[in-house]
Amino acid sequence: MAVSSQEHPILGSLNDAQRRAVSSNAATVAILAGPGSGKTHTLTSRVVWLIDHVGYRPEDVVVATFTVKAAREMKDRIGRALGDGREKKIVLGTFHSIARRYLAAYGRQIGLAPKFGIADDNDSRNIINRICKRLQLTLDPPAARAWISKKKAGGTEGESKSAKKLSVGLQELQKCYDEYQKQLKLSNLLDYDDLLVRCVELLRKLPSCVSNIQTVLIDEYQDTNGIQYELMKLFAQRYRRITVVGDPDQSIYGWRAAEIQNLWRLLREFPGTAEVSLEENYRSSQSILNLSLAVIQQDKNRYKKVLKPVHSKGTRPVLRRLKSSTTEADWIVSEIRRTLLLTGNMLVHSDVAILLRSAALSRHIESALGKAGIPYRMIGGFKFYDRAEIKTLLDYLRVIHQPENNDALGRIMNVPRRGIGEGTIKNLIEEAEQSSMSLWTLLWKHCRGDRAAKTRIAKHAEQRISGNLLRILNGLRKQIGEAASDKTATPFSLVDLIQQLLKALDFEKYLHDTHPDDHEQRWANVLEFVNLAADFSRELNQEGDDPLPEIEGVDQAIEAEVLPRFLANVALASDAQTGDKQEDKPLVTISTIHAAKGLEWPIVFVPAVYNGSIPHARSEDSDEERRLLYVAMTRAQCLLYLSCPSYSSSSNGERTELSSFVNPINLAFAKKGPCLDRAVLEQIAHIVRRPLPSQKAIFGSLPPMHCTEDNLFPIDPDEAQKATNTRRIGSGGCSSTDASRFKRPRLSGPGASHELGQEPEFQREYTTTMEQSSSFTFSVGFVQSGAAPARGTDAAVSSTARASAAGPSGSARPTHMATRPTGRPGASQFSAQRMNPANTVKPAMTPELAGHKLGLGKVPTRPEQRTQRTQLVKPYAVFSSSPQRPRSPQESNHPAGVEEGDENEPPGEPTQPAACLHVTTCIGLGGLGGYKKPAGLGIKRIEPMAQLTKPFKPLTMNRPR
Ligand SMILES: Nc1ncnc2c1ncn2[C@@H]1O[C@H](COP(=O)(O)OP(=O)(O)OP(=O)(O)O)[C@@H](O)[C@H]1O
Repeated sequence: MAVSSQEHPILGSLNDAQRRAVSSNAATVAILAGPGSGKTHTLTSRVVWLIDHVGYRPEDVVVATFTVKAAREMKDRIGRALGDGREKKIVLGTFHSIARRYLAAYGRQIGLAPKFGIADDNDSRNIINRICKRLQLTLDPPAARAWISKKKAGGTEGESKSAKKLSVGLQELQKCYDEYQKQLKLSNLLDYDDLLVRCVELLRKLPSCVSNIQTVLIDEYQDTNGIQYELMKLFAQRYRRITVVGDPDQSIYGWRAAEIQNLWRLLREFPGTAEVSLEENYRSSQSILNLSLAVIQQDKNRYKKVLKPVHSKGTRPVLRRLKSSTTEADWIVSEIRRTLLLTGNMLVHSDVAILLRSAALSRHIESALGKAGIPYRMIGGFKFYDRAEIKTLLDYLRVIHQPENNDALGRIMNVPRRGIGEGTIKNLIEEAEQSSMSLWTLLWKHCRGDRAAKTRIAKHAEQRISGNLLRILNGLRKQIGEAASDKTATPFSLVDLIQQLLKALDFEKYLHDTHPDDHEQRWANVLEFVNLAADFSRELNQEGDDPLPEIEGVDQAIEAEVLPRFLANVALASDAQTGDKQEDKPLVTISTIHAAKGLEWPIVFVPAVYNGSIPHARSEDSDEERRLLYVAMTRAQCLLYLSCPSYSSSSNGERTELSSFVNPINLAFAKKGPCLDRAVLEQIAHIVRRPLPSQKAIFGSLPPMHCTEDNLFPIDPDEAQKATNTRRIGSGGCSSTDASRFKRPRLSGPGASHELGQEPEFQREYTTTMEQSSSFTFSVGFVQSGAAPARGTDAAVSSTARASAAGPSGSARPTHMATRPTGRPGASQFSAQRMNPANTVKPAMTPELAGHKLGLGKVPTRPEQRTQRTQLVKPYAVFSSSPQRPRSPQESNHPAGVEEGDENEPPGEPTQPAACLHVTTCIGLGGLGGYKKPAGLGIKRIEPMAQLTKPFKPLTMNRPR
């Protein structure tokens, strides 16, 4: 029976099923439901209910999330609901961070040396590479590493099974595993998997340390692996109270040994489990949900669930075809700017996410966003802590904390340069590992003149090691030690430590000398790192996790030092964006799909939906790849865009094939971005629960001439390309009609050669106006033929960017040209090229032709005025001062502007007022319903770009009076 919201305010925001789950008295509760159904919301509410209503002490509640970001968000939400700071006492975090806390507190009980460090991916990789070499194993090091990780992550119950499966090479793998563990131990390191494995060992050996735990709650349960399942059970070993939320359709961590079977295992091992399903999707519009379901339902073996949208239909998701990855990135930028402008800042940059199958795909997108001046942040890709200068500082700190860390010490031995070659460093590490001593000890031996050491180090290098490296490290270690033991001395803070280190290394000068081009940026990163350390220390003092509760009779080590906690925080912050302290600025998010799990955004782009990218070429599990796409699509609330470049961004620029998950349903997508008319905006406002700005506010803030439609790029890039080639053949005096035999004239200057997948760039002696029709005035918007003042528009940004890439003066080109549909791919490049004096390009229009008038066909009349002026409260046709007919309910069963049904169905009439207030009536291209089509275009709707490729009569216009 559902409990009423009067019993606790937290129940007020829940539906019946959610309420049942939150207030369930069952010891074990499993909430299995689809995306956006409020699983996390329900879990958070249950935590509040259990603490505030049932009366569990917060320190007796364990909540495990899958990412650091999710943990933070959950803590915030619980904190807001509890309202009195009790959330700080909850043992809440990722499995890894919770395990680390227990190991830091009780690890001694299982023989763990105090001050253990965490081996990050880099450390593990290096150690395994060396082992394979040293022991002359025939193993592929990455494969060996994956095997070792899987073996640990599978949990103790999976061990015998995996051993049986792998007979070939098993001995070598086992040897590698043993040696790897030995080296980690020597360096006093635990890798990520060890944190979990050792914590399981601890909780088995010392159950009393979790004897206080009343209940355990797990988010994203479908992605738990064997060892995490064991941990969950061990944390809950006393009272066996567990709540899990998950969705098998979102299981995307199979490669990390996540086991979907954990769901059935839980139901089997905890027979009284109450199962609750949540069936309403609160996140996405109906169209987004329907298409996402159409993707996941291709998997016939999935666990079927009901998922009903609560929101209205919304606009159809878009599947956009672009010529190349560069164009794809430019289109994304232009679409972001278009949508944000046309929603009148109801949506901001932080409402946009670009979700990538792999971080490597971000290159073009980052570059396009950067050039357009759109601020962004990366999640799950190249992170602040991965920057070279920051890694170096972190390695110094790691060695100061823990000198046995061979890899960290190896990496800083010659940074800044001390005249030690890479080979020597390798040999030293090798020698240390072989003789089971740390590199630190070996270096001291060297410097003390112990000639038993095998590896020779040049005298001058040896002097620098002892006089500089070891002296600095030792000096700082001593200072920390003294400050810790002498309570009366001035405390030696983390920031003091870093600042002294920077001074001792003369780090600014080092950056200046070694990175003359970007040393300022790097130094800024360093300063940011110092700020970060200051923030961390401050937060730790003010609101850091409280220590684990004291358990009678069990000794707990209290972690007083800031440095190891800071280092652990960095090592475990794999998915949280730290460092770029722009959290409060609205930033576009670029994220891997994996790291986007559990999150949502009003606007989501999923680029590169082609075979090889998604499904990924190296993935062995196509179902998991499909689930990944499903996860990506279901992050979107209002607008979803998938895109596919014709050529991949790889170095060989292969021709792509639309993703096999999307291909069967590709007709259900719109081919270009939606028309953002009032009705669409109302739906968006409703979904995101924000006030909708007035028409006046929206269009008052639009830059003049701003393009209100997604028509700056061809709908069919291949068609556009063919047409371009044909036109070139026709006008270039080539006798053959075989396009394949057409040779593109080489561009002069750098970048002259044309790569596959790049926008075509070509020049010729001169072009006629119609050949450069895209820069002529027939399309959307009125443009003078002379240079217009530069205006910040979408395409202008991208083309300006290209222009500036072409030469320093490129950015000086008038941007107006790019505000119109380009007419064919690469038009913006033409413009950029033309305006760049560095290029010896002839003008697009010869002076003789400048005065040429287009032959006039039948002059199209103004669109018929179909409604009385008095009725015109707001709608105007796009870029036209002519009024247009508002849609009557009889005419349309769905909101105006919402594209649906047949692809050939003309979209609804746009209802924005004119963005530019001149009197000209321009002829809109295809898609602007209500206009008379120019002669020659036929009755059937032709996409704007396709129009340009068909033979047609010149378009005409009413000139301004
Ligand atoms: N009962 C409700 N009424 C209104 N909105 C709700 C309700 N429950 C959840 N929501 C909203 O739905 C959205 C999705 O919720 P949540 O993130 O908890 O879903 P989820 O099931 O965890 O999604 P996913 O599995 O994709 O991570 C959030 O914006 C949340 O505020």
